[in-house]
Amino acid sequence: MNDMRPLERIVDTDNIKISAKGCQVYYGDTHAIKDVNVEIEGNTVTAFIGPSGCGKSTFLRCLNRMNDTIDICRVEGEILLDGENIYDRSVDPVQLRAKVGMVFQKPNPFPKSIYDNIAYGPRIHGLARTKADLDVIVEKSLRRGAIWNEVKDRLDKPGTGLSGGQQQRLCIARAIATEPEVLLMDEPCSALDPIATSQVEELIDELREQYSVVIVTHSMQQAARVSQKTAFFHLGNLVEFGETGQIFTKPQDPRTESYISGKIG
Ligand SMILES: Nc1ncnc2c1ncn2[C@@H]1O[C@H](COP(=O)(O)OP(=O)(O)OP(=O)(O)O)[C@@H](O)[C@H]1O
Repeated sequence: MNDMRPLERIVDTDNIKISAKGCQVYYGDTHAIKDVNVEIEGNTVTAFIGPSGCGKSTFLRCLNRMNDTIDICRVEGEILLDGENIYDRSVDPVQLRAKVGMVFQKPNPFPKSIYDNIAYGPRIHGLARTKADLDVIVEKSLRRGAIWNEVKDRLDKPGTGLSGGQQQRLCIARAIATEPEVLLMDEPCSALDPIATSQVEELIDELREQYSVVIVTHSMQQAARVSQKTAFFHLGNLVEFGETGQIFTKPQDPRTESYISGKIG
């Protein structure tokens, strides 16, 4: 169903980072994403909300071609990053995922040292010529991930030995290390306690200065706290997209209203 307000009235058209045009996703016969059109702005946190199974994670994974890794998944339409279709044959998905990084629900540090967790991406993408260059990248990424002070004296210790909240900030720092332009976060706080959650939320707010952040969340409070734009999905449709404050206080669509007020989902 494509009954949304025209996009140009609700997005800053000079600041579009990602633009989805007629995006459809199928898992075999299941039509999981139905003709989604949306524009994601730079230096903005965009929240994807909606009831379980509505397609939030599926659509998020379209934005860096993570769905390519699922055999039965088929994506149609265009996803433009800075105007270029990321589904074009000439695009290398590995390079793309360095530009459009991802943080998952469960912190998933590599079974390596804290240092090597961060250094891995820059090494494979050839971002550091010398060990000194790599040291700089590791420190900068851990600082941006708001975890440097906690780990600077134990960079050679395993990343898996950190607390859950620290592991998630390590994973965010790892995603940042390849100098991405967009960070995708799929329920990044769902495995974290309230203190770690608020640390990650503060970090998301800081990251917005440099990146475009897209976050899938089940928590409407979290969407309201961290995002400037919100997209509400229902049964594979993008039902409503707009300023977060407007979506939560004056939703235009009765389905959004029902979800916000707890009647569905
Ligand atoms: N790997 C898969 N294989 C087959 N179907 C899938 C797969 N992943 C998702 N789906 C289906 O696609 C639809 C959308 O799922 P998706 O996980 O994107 O929803 P979601 O909104 O992120 O849900 P949740 O909030 O529960 O994580 C659902 O019907 C789901 O069953």
